[in-house]
Amino acid sequence: MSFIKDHTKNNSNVRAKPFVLVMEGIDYSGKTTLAHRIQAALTKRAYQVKLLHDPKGSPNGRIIWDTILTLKKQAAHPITEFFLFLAARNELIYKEALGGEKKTDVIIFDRFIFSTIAYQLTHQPQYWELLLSIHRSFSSLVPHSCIYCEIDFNTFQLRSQARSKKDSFDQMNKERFNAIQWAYDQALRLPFCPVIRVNCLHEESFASLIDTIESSLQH
Ligand SMILES: Nc1ncnc2c1ncn2[C@@H]1O[C@H](COP(=O)(O)OP(=O)(O)O)[C@@H](O)[C@H]1O
Ligand SMILES: Cc1cn([C@H]2C[C@H](O)[C@@H](COP(=O)(O)OP(=O)(O)O)O2)c(=O)[nH]c1=O
Repeated sequence: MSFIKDHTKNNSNVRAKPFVLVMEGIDYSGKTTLAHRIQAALTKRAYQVKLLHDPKGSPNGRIIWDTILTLKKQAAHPITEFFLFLAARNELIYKEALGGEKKTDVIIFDRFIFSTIAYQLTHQPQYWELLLSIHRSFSSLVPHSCIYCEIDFNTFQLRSQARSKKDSFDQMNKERFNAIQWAYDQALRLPFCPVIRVNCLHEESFASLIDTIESSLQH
């Protein structure tokens, strides 16, 4: 029986686990834009959808984010950043994702675990499996599906010039961009969840993306 059908048929207090969809990709790849479109499309199809930004999607997460930015200026070690991002994610999961009274069918995380691998553990693949194990054990929420937004360096530069961020985190030259992209490519091959790669979707492919997501929800 499908997960969604379970929800609609059963109005008891028992909450079935939500489907966890994560949006990943380098800065400016279009994650947030696409996440909002997916949320709107699924809401239109009568699903209850929560959209959460990692790391800033919870009050304590925003405090941790400010600390991360401060430490970044002090050239903190990537592993220090790694623990802080995990801490922010823990707040996001327990306070926002699992909190609240309303039933949730789908949680969309705008960035999640793969970002930590790509940005903090870029050159340290020996830690990747460990990170996944930590996630599996400390959180009941692991991704069921990942949408990876692709972007090339030229488009990245054009978009970043058009929209300079006040709290820009990663000073991204081409070398860093390639390293993060490489880490993402490797991380997305880990046996964690299915990955859908997208690149500047047209209306037609957006509709088929939503169909694919909906069919995943029902299995
Ligand atoms: N498919 C697209 N085609 C063209 N521009 C896009 C597309 N998706 C997003 N953008 C633009 O690129 C910039 C970054 O998008 P955003 O969704 O904020 O990316 P991210 O969340 O990955 O940083 C924004 O200015 C947005 O309007
Ligand atoms: C979740 C996460 C984000 N980050 C970085 C990636 C982004 O540069 C920054 C989030 O900043 P943000 O401005 O929200 O970027 P975006 O809109 O692209 O998500 O934090 C990590 O380095 N590790 C992580 O685990």
